[in-house]
Amino acid sequence: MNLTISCLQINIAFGDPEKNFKQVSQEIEKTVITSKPDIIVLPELWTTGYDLTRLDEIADENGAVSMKFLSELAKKYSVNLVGGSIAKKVKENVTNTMFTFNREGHLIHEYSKAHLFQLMDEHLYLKGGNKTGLFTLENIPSAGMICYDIRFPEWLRAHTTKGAQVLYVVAEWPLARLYHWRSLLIARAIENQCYVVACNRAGADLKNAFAGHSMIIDPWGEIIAEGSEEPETITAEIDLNKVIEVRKQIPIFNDRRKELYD
Ligand SMILES: NC(=O)CCC(=O)C(=O)O
Repeated sequence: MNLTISCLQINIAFGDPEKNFKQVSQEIEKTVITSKPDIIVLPELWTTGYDLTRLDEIADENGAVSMKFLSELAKKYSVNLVGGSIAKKVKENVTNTMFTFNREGHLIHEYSKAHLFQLMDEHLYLKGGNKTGLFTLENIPSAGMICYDIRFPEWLRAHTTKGAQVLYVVAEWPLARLYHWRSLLIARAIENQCYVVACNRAGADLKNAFAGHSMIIDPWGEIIAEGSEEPETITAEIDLNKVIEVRKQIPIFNDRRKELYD
């Protein structure tokens, strides 16, 4: 089975959800017309950016506005949306949460970032999630991960041992650690023998310049699409047979010695 996937590597207006909703709506429309993807992926915290001190004001109450927005666009354009992540407010807590919608506009999964990134103050303002990233999209077992999560190979492995063949990573990864971003994503694809579809943001806020370099990587670890540092959309076709072929060629999932690991 083949699927065409686009990552919207946008610049995000700091603390300005209205502007970001408008931009994302325009970019989705443009991408549907030009690339006709089956799946569109957005970056991390795309409604607010890292304006964490103002989350009380700008986080989305129960995620309601973002969910309605994503659901309507998915249905309108008959496209699956891995909706990046948004700051979701539930009572006194805010989570960094990804919503995935299918072509009919139905919410099929919600995942909140499990590992909070202290270097960008997430632990001071956000609550970590503790639920699985696993979901099935277009009949393909898949999983969602958010940025810093990729530094925890055991977390991604917990999803591929349960069947995930595509890992969607949404991010606001700084340029200062571009080498880590590229290396970790390639390693995660090779060691899990799966597709990695990683959507990062471009641009800068007051504290960080962001790396761009969204990537789509095949189960052999080869990069089949990669962005520059600038805002742009990358698109590639993935072939799910390749996951099966690579896993047959080097059967790491059968060769694991679980009894040796903690
Ligand atoms: N938004 C993030 O989680 C950034 C993670 C990051 O920059 C890292 O080096 O890890």
